[in-house]
Amino acid sequence: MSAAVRRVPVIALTGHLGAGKTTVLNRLLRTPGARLGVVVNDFGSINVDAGLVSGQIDQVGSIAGGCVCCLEDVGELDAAFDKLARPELRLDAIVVEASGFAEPGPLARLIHYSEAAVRPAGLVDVVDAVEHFETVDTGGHPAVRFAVATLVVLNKCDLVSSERLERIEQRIREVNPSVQIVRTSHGAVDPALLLDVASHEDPPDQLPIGALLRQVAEEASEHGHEHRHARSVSVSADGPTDPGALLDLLDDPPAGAYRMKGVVRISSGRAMRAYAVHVVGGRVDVLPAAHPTDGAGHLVAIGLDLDESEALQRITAALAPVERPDLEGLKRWRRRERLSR
Ligand SMILES: Nc1nc2c(ncn2[C@@H]2O[C@H](COP(=O)(O)OP(=O)(O)OP(=O)(O)O)[C@@H](O)[C@H]2O)c(=O)[nH]1
Repeated sequence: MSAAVRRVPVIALTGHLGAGKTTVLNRLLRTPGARLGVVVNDFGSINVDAGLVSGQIDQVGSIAGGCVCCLEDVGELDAAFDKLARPELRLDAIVVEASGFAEPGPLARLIHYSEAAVRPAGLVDVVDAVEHFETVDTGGHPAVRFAVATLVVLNKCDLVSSERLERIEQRIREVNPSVQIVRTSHGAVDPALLLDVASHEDPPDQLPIGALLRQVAEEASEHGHEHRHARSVSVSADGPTDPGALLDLLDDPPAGAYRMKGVVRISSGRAMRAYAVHVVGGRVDVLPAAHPTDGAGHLVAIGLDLDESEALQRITAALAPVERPDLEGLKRWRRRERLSR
């Protein structure tokens, strides 16, 4: 590629399932004046995250149905980059939101070796402060993923004690003593922190490519880059959903469903509203959706040990369309909406 070709900076956004990647991305997308492209990678067959991304996006690409870091070659990612790196789009940066199972190291390598007119511009890892010690750092060595991060966003600080935050930071620094860590609630990271990294033509210490790729190679030889693959079940709705039946499901998810997410439509009898629904670990959030959904909605369940047949049967039953919602269910739904704010 000739030196005259402008390479568009690519920021990789990683983090365990439900850590807050889409929340961080949506904040970033509200940055006034920034021209951003987004590549969304979702695990389930329905790209829920593309529907949950809101704000000013100049272009979007998506890779659904698998983990971006496990792509056989860079072809699919390159195709998305090619679309976004067209000079006439004049994008300031492209953000790749990885699926919750993507390994940061292999993803960084894919971006580095991309043949599209892009350049790596940082790896931002979002940490779920609530679930960290149950999911990413379960004892023994601290998670190697932090070695390749250029910025760690320690999210959900509103839900945990400062002692816990300090303990998490300490563990991260064991593998990456110099990494910048920002504490956030609801993904409220200063966009300048992310975009500054991207604005340097050749980020000096921000992304030490040599060290990073060595690290990735070591990681691959140690673990064969064989992270366990999750199972997922995606179900589309055919009409408005019964809020009571759905809450029963979200409060008692199918066996092995660590994460559930989607968009549903709820009718109050007079009006129809779209809601984003989330389950992460044991926590349930229902909030008005930023965009009305295409069709009547959908719900995805994801988990390493998901019982797919139970999930399919129970989600299908919970999404069975109703003409009029049960009033008690609607009251419970509104209460939950207030608690989720
Ligand atoms: N209380 C609280 N909730 C948060 C915070 N950040 C995100 N959430 C909620 O956590 C849930 C998951 O957030 P997302 O941004 O969708 O997480 P994600 O990492 O994109 O999820 P996946 O793409 O499925 O891995 C949603 O219900 C968010 O509203 C936070 O700082 N505090």
